[in-house]
Amino acid sequence: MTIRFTKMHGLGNDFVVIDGRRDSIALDAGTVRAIADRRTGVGCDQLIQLADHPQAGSIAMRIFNADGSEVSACGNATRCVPVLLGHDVTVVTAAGPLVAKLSDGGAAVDMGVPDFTWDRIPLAYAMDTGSLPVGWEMLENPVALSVGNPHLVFFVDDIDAVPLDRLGPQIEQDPLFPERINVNVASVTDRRDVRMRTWERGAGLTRACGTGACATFAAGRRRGLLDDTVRLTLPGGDLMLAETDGRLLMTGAAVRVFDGTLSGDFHA
Ligand SMILES: N[C@H](CCC[C@H](N)C(=O)O)C(=O)O
Repeated sequence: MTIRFTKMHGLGNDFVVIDGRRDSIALDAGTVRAIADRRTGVGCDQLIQLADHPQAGSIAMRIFNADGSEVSACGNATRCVPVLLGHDVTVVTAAGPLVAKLSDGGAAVDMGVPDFTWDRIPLAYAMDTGSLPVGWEMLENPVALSVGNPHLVFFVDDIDAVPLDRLGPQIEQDPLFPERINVNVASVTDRRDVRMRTWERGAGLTRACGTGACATFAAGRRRGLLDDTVRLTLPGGDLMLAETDGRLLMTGAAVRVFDGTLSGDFHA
């Protein structure tokens, strides 16, 4: 089997993108893990598979984390799609259609309306999602929400003082989160500037998480901490987030790195 792919990234959150309209490949968890492996495979945080969509001007996108799990949203990858295609496009994932428009050096994506409803995040039982009465060491009372995928947002004084490599997986796997969860820590510098880091469900510490930035912005808005236009600084760079009529507009870089081919069979 020979599969063509394109390596891309959004602020260092990197992807192997396979255009299923050219090369068909059945992506089971083992094959995804083999391709995503940074020692023995190509290496990526997520594997992205594009496919035809019946709606004019749309393209379907499947998202697989490096651990092989398939998920419903990926903000940074959504910005990569118009850059790869060279034109604006509606990207349809399991979470729904997202309008993605080319913007200098990347793209702007309407990420829709955040959902704070406990059983749609989901949580294992009803809670005040604006401030969960839970904690893991110095991380307490997070906001829980879905932006097409589940996120927890902890506001802290110093994100660099948080042992996210240790607490991230503990929280990700907690039984309170039946589908696991992405874990974000954020420090609000002022009402228009936030610094953040993310432990991603199924991928671990990444240089950036687009949906994490959206979730952090929406959580900060809910807590009354942020204005309606904010710069979020992630380890890999900055994203601009704006809220209009309750919808989240995310703008940031997306880069095409190289094209390659995969050949042979995957013994994962
Ligand atoms: N790890 C995430 C998917 C990728 C999200 C991130 N790469 C982004 O840019 O939004 C999840 O399991 O929901």
